[in-house]
Amino acid sequence: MTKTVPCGNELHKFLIWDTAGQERFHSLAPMYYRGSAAAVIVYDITKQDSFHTLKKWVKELKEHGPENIVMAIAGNKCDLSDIREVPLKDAKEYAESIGAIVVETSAKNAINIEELFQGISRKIPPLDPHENGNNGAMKLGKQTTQTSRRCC
Ligand SMILES: Nc1nc2c(ncn2[C@@H]2O[C@H](COP(=O)(O)OP(=O)(O)OP(=O)(O)O)[C@@H](O)[C@H]2O)c(=O)[nH]1
Repeated sequence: MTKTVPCGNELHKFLIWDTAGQERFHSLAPMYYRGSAAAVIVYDITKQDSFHTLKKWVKELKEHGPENIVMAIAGNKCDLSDIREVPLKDAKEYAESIGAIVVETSAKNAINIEELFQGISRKIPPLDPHENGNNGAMKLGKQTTQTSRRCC
C-alpha cells in the first residue's frame, strides 16, 4: 500500500509492505527490508512477549538490514492501555538506546498513525537530486517535491 505524508514543503510517498511477524514466515523478511528506507516494528502493548519479539527483529535489522535504515517502534493497541503489560517508559528507554522513534498507536482507532509516519519522514535524509533510483526511489514532484520511499 502507499501513504503520502506532508513533511515541511515536501510530500513523501511511502511504499509500504506488511511483513508477516510469525516465526514460520521469518525467512521472507529480508525480501522486504532489503532496500527499505525505514522499518516500523510493531509490538502489542498488552503483551510483554511481543516486546521481546520486537527486540529480536531490531537485532536482525541491525545485523542484516540496510545500514541507514530508519527504525520506528510502534506500541499498538493503545486503546487497551487499561490492560497494558509494557510500560511506555520501557519502550522509550529501549527506543532511545537504539536510536529509534517510538510512538503508541491504535490501528483500531487510527491513533498516532500520522504522527508515526511524520516522525519517520523527518528522519529520512533528503534524496540526492542528481541520483535517480536511490533506494528504489525517485523524485516525482515539481514545486512541492514528492519523493517515494520504501518502508516495511
Ligand atoms: N483493540 C485493538 N485491536 C487491534 C488493534 N490492531 C489490531 N487489533 C486486533 O488484533 C488482531 C490481530 O491483528 P492483525 O492485524 O492480524 O495483526 P498482525 O500482527 O498484523 O498479524 P500478522 O500479520 O499475522 O503477524 C485482530 O483481531 C485485530 O482486530 C488495535 O489497535 N486495537
